[in-house]
Amino acid sequence: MYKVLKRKQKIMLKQKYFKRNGGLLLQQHLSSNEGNVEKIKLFTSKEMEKATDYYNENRILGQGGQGTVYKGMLIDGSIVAIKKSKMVEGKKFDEKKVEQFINEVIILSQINHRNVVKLLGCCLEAEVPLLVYEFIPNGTLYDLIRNQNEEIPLTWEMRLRIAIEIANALFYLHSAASTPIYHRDIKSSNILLDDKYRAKVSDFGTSRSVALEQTHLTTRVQGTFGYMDPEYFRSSQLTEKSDVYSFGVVLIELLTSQKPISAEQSEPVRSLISYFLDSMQENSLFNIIDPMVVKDGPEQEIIVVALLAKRCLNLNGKKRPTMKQVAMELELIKASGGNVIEDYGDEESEIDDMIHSWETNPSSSMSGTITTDSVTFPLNSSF
Ligand SMILES: Nc1ncnc2c1ncn2[C@@H]1O[C@H](COP(=O)(O)OP(=O)(O)OP(=O)(O)O)[C@@H](O)[C@H]1O
Repeated sequence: MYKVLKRKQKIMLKQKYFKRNGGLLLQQHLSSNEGNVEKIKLFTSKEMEKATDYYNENRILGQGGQGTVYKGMLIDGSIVAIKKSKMVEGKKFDEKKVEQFINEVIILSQINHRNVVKLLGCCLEAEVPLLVYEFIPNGTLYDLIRNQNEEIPLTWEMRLRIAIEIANALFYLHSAASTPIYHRDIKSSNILLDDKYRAKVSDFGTSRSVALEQTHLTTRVQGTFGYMDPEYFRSSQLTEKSDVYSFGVVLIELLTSQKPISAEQSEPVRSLISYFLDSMQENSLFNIIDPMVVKDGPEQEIIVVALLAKRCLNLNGKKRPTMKQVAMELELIKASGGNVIEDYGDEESEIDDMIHSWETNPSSSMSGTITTDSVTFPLNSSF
């Protein structure tokens, strides 16, 4: 009797968790064809415990705002990454996080792209919901940029290829999926790298699927400081161009190997974006480019990529290129070795100026400070 009662209690608890974790909401969405039901496997809590060795601390791959990610092995031997959502703050269960979680499942179940991380399934009967992804072994782009070593140098060729892969994934999200998907949190720490250092866009908790007729959507502003489109921040109007802006920031990171925002205590907050744009304005772009990139990459390619980044960062979203344009231009730059100046119209003279200033004084280093609208940057400082 006792055993039967215990088993019944266990089943009831799992049902309670399933409901609380948004199981019914997910079923509703998936059955109304917003996702691809067949692709999403529902794992049991036992399978998850076994896979992660009961959420062993040694298995932790990383921690973020949404929860903890564990490395796991499924019964069939496949290696996976399991994200355990952080749902309970104190004693309160966070409904918003459930929404984000279900959102990620629905969005990722519609996507099949080689540069987007694959969601294999989820588990809703555990105390907190869990997401199961393919395991991506080489960490994040953020870490790769910062922890470069001789073993895996981040060459210009790799940087350009990674930029193209991210651009292609975003172009796909914006256009090829049945309804456009805006990621809303593009940043180097959300770009994972696989065994061949191919980019995989991840973290779709805050992304939005937007019906075609809804070209402008008013939303609660989401994103990361330093990458967020200032126009979206002001207006709350979400468009595809917000992802273009954040992508522009990642391009600058790839060019300079610097963090977008560095706010160390006792120092003023520094914005890499303003510094970068000022450097371009003053024809001193090569002072801010990572010396390794300067050494390794053809200068014309670097310059046209920098010009593209500048266009992505235009304060007026309408003037930014689409991700389709960005992806195509980057492919073209790679294929032509930067000899695409004739396609750049007005910017041709700007490129000429930059090449001229670089050629006449390649090792010029600025001194003093430059002032932008709001921030003063000591030059020659490493961000
Ligand atoms: N599929 C995966 N394969 C391997 N490692 C992963 C995978 N997904 C995430 N990670 C690791 O887990 C860390 C945390 O990832 P996650 O995307 O959950 O952060 P997050 O909680 O979304 O952070 P935030 O929302 O604050 O940006 C990543 O930095 C990465 O190191």
